[in-house]
Amino acid sequence: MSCWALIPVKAPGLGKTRLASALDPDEREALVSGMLRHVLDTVRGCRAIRRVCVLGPARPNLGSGVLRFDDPGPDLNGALESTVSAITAAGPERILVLPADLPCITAADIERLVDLPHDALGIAPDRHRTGTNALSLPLPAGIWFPFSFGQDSFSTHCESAINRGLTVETILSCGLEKDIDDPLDLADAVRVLRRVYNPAIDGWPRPGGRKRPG
Ligand SMILES: Nc1nc2c(ncn2[C@@H]2O[C@H](COP(=O)(O)OP(=O)(O)OP(=O)(O)O)[C@@H](O)[C@H]2O)c(=O)[nH]1
Ligand SMILES: O=C(O)[C@H](O)COP(=O)(O)O
Repeated sequence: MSCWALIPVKAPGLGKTRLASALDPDEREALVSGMLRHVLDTVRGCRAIRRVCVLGPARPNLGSGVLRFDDPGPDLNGALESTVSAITAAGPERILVLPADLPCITAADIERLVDLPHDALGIAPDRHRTGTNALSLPLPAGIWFPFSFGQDSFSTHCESAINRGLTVETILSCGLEKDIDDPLDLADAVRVLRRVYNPAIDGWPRPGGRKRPG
């Protein structure tokens, strides 16, 4: 089985705007790049992943062997559709779409997403069971899959898969359900990032989840 991974990430400085009440811009970018690094390291450590791709503008420290696709717009869903279509031409049998904000993702999570029947779409919901934190698409059946990241995307992605004759495998996992959207989610990121990547964020979360004064 030849499986690729595709990780969308916004340009440096533009991500995680919903955390603006808790983190300064430099702290938000440190968090975004630290979480991206964790996802990249985890995916790169999996033998099942043949190729690691990032979708988005250039950013430092992607590491060797990462194939970057420029963001064709007009939004995340459109960009994913075009990029998955381009990747399908290279012949992988499956592609994982993984947001860059999964600080608790593990190699075992990746293996569960890869190790699926050939006609199955794998999907991991977020902690609220409404959003989508990972998709595993069989190719070429999944080409031009109508990505619907945004409001209530979990049920929409499941319906789209069924409409295309795919079976749906829902993957519930502590590592996949914890994306970082709001200040209340930050505790999940701090546990990993404080230990491994960013000594600068040792003070997180600050009391009350507020920005530093001044
Ligand atoms: N390349 C690309 N990546 C995107 C785009 N929109 C979102 N992403 C990435 O998709 C993943 C999930 O998006 P969100 O959870 O909304 O993260 P975010 O957009 O940084 O957060 P907010 O600004 O708070 O909405 C993150 O890794 C984002 O960087 C886009 O238009 N293009
Ligand atoms: O289902 C979704 O679209 C994802 O969870 C993205 O939503 P978020 O931006 O709230 O993470």
